[in-house]
Amino acid sequence: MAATVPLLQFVPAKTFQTKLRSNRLLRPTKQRGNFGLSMITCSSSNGRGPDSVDNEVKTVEQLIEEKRRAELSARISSGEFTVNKSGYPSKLRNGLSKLGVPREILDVLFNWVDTHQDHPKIPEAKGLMSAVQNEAFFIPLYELYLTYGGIFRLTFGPKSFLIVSEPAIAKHILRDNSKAYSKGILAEILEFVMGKGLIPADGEIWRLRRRAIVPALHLKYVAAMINLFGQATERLCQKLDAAASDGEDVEMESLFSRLTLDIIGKALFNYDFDSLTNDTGIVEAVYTVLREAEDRSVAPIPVWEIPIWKDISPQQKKVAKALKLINVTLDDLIAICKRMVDEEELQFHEEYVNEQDPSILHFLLASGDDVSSKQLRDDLMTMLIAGHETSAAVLTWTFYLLSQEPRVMSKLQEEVDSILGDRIPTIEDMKKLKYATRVINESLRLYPQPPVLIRRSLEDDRLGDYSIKRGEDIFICVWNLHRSPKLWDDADKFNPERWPLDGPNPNETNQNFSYLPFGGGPRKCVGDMFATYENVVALAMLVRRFNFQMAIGAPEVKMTTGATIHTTEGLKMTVTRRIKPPIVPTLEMPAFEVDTSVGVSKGDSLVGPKDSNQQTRQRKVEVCVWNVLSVLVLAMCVCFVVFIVRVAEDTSRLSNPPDRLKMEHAAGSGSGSGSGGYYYDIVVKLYFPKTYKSFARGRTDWPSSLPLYTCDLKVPLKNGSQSATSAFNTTKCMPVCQCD
Ligand code: HEM
Repeated sequence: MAATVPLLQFVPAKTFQTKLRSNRLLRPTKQRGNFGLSMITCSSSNGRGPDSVDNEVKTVEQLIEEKRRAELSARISSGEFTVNKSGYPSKLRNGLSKLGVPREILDVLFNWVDTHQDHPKIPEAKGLMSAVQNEAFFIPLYELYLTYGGIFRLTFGPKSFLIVSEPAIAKHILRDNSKAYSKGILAEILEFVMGKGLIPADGEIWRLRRRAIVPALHLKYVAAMINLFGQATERLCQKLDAAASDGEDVEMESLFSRLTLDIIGKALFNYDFDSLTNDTGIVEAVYTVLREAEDRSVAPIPVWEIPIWKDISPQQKKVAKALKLINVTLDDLIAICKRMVDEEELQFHEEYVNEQDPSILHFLLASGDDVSSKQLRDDLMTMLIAGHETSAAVLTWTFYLLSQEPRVMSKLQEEVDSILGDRIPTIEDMKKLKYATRVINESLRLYPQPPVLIRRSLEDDRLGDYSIKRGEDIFICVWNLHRSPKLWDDADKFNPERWPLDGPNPNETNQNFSYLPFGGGPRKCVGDMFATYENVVALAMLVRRFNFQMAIGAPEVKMTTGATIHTTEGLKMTVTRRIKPPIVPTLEMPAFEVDTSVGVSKGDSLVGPKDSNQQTRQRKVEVCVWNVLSVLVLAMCVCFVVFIVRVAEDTSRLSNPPDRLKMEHAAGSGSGSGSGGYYYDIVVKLYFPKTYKSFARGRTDWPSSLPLYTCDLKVPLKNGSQSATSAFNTTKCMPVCQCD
């Protein structure tokens, strides 16, 4: 069943755009000619250089932003959005008062009404189209949250939504009383593509499928995926390399979308979409379906529900065709995989991974999942969408944020250079790339994907001080939680340092539900670890090779929302190859800290629990290896310098040839092979006396009493010294000589 009231119906499609201007980081990328070109790797300011102009632009933007906020606050306080809480009883009281009913009687009467409202009323705001126009829908929700607090009701005509931005209430809905909530509107909208897949499914179906799917994403599987992430990113690097050579700007959002599609295709069902080079057939079908899902989630009228429309609308026909192609392809992949499973000898066990095909589909089939079931296809389709869009959005916004913060970028590049060098990352590197992980953590805080979590109450419940009825549609506004000035210092600032490097990986549990990048409770994302590693690998490999900056004349970066936060016109960047400083191994002793973080759950295991003795031993070995390597590198450097000096000496010798060559041997008596049987097409090799010393090649027919030096080069002589060698073929040969 499709949605009767489509998701976010109150906002017309295509109006969720907003300029990112609520603060310095959210400010739009201006078209500022050369001034916009602040390189990510370095920044310097000098008097009225680009930085000072940049600061002025920022100040103007801040002023505009403050003015806009002030205007909106004034409108909120004037009651423009506020539903009169007194409602009908209040009007009645006013009316009776005007009719002359004494105040004492009214008090008694209406106090009785009030006391029979045994709970306070949820603050209520009414939706106004003009308030949300040209905005991503969560921006006005944020403004309303600042006014109405952690829970309020937003009413649009006959429809109302509860907007939750309070950690304790989010925890209650997502974790403590999760059974009392379903996916509501979300399930209705996504039904056409995900069916009863894991995201929209509720109740028993969800319980069974979650139990089947979660084990497939075990640690060994994720470790096997790291290499896949690296290979796919390498393909993207090659593409960027070509763009860097041609001096072409690149649209990073679509490239990230392709990268993550390629990754999830292989990871889920061992299928190579190769979308970085190929844009037809199945890739186009997947994009058609994804776009439709996004469009439906913001459409004002559920046109796809109208029976005749479904058959005549070109768009709906295109979607149906795309879905058919995807389903046929999935059926083929399932059949191929099933054959592999039937033929293999491998016994199924907890951490089962088939090395040729480590995909989730392979795991599920080997575990005995029903091949013919629509459920299997629904789950694969669900994970395809869940794992693709989200990661692409995270990478897009991470690179946007980095382009605004050169300091963070250089720190990140430093870490990646020292840990990875030129290698493809491994699972061990994931624990070491701590700053890169913090960059992703922080990017997910500022741009949560998705920005709201949707639920519907299945029974009456109590949220904080308020009672709610069954059937309430609820938006848990992760955007508000993640940017709340009450919960975060400098909430809008992109500051990966807010997460200590030696602390645990931030998640909903250790942040007490003020940070929900992957949701929380039983419906928490199953792909959290997969996604974090995927993003860290891609980030590390890209910043290691390239510098990224906003392209000159790039369109402003504005937000628009579907399931995740997109840009309205892409993220156009100029990519240049990095000239890396030489990697100097550090001899610094790493601090021997005892890792007090114990037992982190599967999703938190980026900094896994460690045995501290083992860790100490490992660090000692590492330091030792670094020391040996340093000595070797130093020795090699010295040898190299000596070599260069010697070559320089020899080169100068060659460019200043001697006037005269002193013959050392009477080899000149030979004149051709017929004279004394000596071959003279042999050339003396003393041109580089320092570097080659006496390189000699013996000839079998050369008398051993006469030393012979050979080489392939010729000495350029001045002043007819060649006469001294006239007995030889001087174009090719030279007798033994000394150059001084
Ligand atoms: C950075 C990338 C990702 C982000 C930010 C993300 C975020 C989320 C969030 C917030 C939820 C909870 C939704 C809710 O409570 O309504 C979720 C659920 C889910 N995610 Fe992810 N996800 C990501 C990547 C992935 C990947 C790679 C996969 C699959 C391999 C995946 C599969 C799922 C599934 C199946 C669910 C539904 C779980 C359930 O309802 O039991 N996600 N994700």
